[in-house]
Amino acid sequence: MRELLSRFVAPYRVRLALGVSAKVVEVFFDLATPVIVARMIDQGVAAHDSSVVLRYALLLMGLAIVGYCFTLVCQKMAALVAQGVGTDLRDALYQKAMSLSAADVDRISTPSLVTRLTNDVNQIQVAIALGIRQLVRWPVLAVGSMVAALCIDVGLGLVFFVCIPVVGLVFWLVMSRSVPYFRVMQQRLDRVSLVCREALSGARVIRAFRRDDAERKRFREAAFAQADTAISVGRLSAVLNPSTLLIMNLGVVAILWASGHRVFEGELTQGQVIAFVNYMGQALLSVVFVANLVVVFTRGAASAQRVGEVLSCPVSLVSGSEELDADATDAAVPALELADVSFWYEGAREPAISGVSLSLGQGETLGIIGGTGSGKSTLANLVVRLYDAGAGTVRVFGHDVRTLSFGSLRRAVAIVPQQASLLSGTIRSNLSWRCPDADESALMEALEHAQAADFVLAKEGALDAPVEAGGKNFSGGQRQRLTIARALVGSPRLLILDDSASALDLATDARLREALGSLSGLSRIVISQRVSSVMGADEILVLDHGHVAGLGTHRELYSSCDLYREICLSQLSEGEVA
Ligand SMILES: Nc1ncnc2c1ncn2[C@@H]1O[C@H](COP(=O)(O)OP(=O)(O)OP(=O)(O)O)[C@@H](O)[C@H]1O
Repeated sequence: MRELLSRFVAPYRVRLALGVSAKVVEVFFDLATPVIVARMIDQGVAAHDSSVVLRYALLLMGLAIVGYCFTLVCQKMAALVAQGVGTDLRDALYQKAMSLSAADVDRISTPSLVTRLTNDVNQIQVAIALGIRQLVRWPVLAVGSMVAALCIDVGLGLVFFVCIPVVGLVFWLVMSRSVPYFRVMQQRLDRVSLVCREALSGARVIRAFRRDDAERKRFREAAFAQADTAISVGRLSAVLNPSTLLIMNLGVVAILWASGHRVFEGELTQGQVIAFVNYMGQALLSVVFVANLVVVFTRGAASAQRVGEVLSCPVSLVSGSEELDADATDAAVPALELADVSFWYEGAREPAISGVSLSLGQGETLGIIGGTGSGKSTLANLVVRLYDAGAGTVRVFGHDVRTLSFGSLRRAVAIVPQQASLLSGTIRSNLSWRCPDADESALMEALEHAQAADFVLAKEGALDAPVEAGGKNFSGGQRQRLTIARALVGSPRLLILDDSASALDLATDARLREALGSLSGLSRIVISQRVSSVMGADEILVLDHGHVAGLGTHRELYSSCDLYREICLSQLSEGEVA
């Protein structure tokens, strides 16, 4: 927390100091007001001297105007510092989130990252703004009021020494019970965010499966759990203000009761009693505001801790330093080699991949087939280093992937993930991810190979046709072809298609395979549930619960691997298989 503040608040220290100084000046004006009012009463009102009353009234007005100017300076500085720190924090969090590995994101969870970027940073901003505007004000006002009151009369000051510990006790009782709730509240907000995100992104499927009511119930449960915690905190905090006001009013009664006869005997003036009551009010109200500030700061501290967790989270995947020039690699070096590779997801009992070894020559095609959850995508993710293998070595073009810079690894190896992901923009902006300088002919060539040129050219604006968020203005098959074209831009040497033609009809799928096969020097890994998509591959890996169930050509596997034969016969006739 301290580290977070010193890193993000330090650049704004001049504005922070200006804001706090302006607030200190404003507080001194506030402290002077009861003394001036007392003098106005004693020297002007009591003596029926209207010129004295007017003089003090003008002085009070002058103080109010100058105080207002200092307030404005303070408010402006508070806003600038809070917004500046908030923006810097969000930027740093976003950069960090982008550098996290898939395993890190799995651990923190995407909805939690979103809540930390939004709600937690907001809480920190509120704490900073209020800190500048009020953290100095209320303690200085409380202490200043006490000192000023004691200067008027030490005996009456005893009332302070009784009231303040009582307020402190109430405050401690409330805070010690409500603070543990703040972290729980943020965690429950993460849950609301998770449920909301899942339901909104899967809205169509939810409707199609008539899960609307179940999802509504799930959202309501998450929202009510969060609201219940917030209400519990609110209930506790609600005790603070009335209790303090009650104690304050009892204190005022005690002052009036104790000072009445002393005014009558001339030991105290009416103005002094009024000033004393004002100071008493100011001091105790300050304690209430300090209490409210503690609530805001406790929330801010819980949020700062959550933000700090992400910022200090060690990135589990670090780019290597070697540069890979796949074009200059000896043709005899395999495009991909896996040596006894295993991988476990965090917290999983069984490995998702276990002891996989294989070698894929340059220009060859490896098919990967297996049931759902057999580890096909996990294996693909290890090749592009979205995760690091837990055991064994993954080599591309002769290099251990851990030694390669992310840039050169991903220039040489392109992956088309299972879920076609497009961002809002244009077709051109989506195609240029791997190669921002790619010219129109390179983009069109990639579209031709991906069997996407026809529908892109049919769109108004062609390459500059708009793509809506998530690519929702394209069909599933069109989205898949666009993501394949994106991977082809920049001429990768190893292309991984992770079930990325599943929405294509068989004829388009066959044309796509033929087009990709014509790209000389391109090695391919084709992951599919369809036998027809992999049976022509130079080698096929059959995965079963992360283990190698078979590795060989279609013919070899059909005669030697029971699982492969079973998959083949479940999709094709014996004649087609042969
Ligand atoms: N992020 C993750 N965290 C924990 N476990 C995971 C994660 N991703 C996948 N798994 C688990 O790892 C195993 C392999 O999953 P993987 O996605 O690689 O299978 P797959 O063969 O590609 O499946 P499918 O054909 O359905 O896409 C499964 O048991 C899955 O539950």
